[in-house]
Amino acid sequence: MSNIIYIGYYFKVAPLQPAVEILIAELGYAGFESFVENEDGATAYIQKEEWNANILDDVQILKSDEFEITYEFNEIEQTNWNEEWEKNFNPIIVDNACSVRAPFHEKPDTIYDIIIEPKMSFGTGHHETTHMMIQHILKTDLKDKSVLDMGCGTGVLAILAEMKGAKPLDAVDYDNWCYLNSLENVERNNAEHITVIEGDASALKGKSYDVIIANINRNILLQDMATYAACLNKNGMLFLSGFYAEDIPLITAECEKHLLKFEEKLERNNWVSLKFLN
Ligand SMILES: C[S@@+](CC[C@H](N)C(=O)[O-])C[C@H]1O[C@@H](n2cnc3c(N)ncnc32)[C@H](O)[C@@H]1O
Repeated sequence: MSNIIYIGYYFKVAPLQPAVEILIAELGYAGFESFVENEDGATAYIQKEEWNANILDDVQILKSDEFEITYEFNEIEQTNWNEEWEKNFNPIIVDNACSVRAPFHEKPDTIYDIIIEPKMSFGTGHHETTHMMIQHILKTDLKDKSVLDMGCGTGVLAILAEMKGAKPLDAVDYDNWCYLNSLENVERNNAEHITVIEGDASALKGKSYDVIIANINRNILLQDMATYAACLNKNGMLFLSGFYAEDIPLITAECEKHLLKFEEKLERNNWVSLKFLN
């Protein structure tokens, strides 16, 4: 690793959701480049040369009365950088079949072993929604199926889909950092059939897929459902996550509007992941 020095911020957030997600989004805009969620809040990192003493001034959620957010920060010595990640990022194993881990972790005994450079919170498999999407993919026959991973984050779901035989695949994210990180992870895992695209639903014009995977959030899914439905081949499958159990009626109604039929639900800690068929 090069000689980059980082500042680490350790946030405690109560109540945790949705505050921690809003906090991470705002920190991203403020210039922080990587995040790890934990049970008390989140840790966020910024390169020292990007940092200034007023870096949190525009992070509005810190001024909110609805949440209590406290933090400490310190400079992370270059030599401790990997150690910091090792403390924060434990490998995960889903259904004894798929592991998501960092390059410095020991190789577990799983059929699908995905290596992710752990630079951000989403797409390390720790979040309930990623975990459930991995479960859906593990159960699905993807041999030679064309796949879209919409809101790909680290690219973890597209990488697993390719390991399960899918091709060709598009992995799309509107965030430049996620785009670059997905490119890196696609290469790291020797995935050969994934095209990583920086963009949103407008990048899907004229495209069609057998399977669409979209772990984003309720509002974006509702907004872009018509586009997903238009891109989904006959007998295609749509896997959705990024919302809570109470959002199921809204999401299902929007899918049914586009003639998609509900097939299966997974739920973890009030987060859900739904499967629909075309
Ligand atoms: C919840 S994360 C999911 C990451 C990964 N797919 C996973 O399952 O762990 C959602 C991702 O969607 C991206 N995203 C949000 N809105 C988007 C949009 N309108 N178009 C494309 N990507 C979007 C975010 O940048 C983020 O990386």
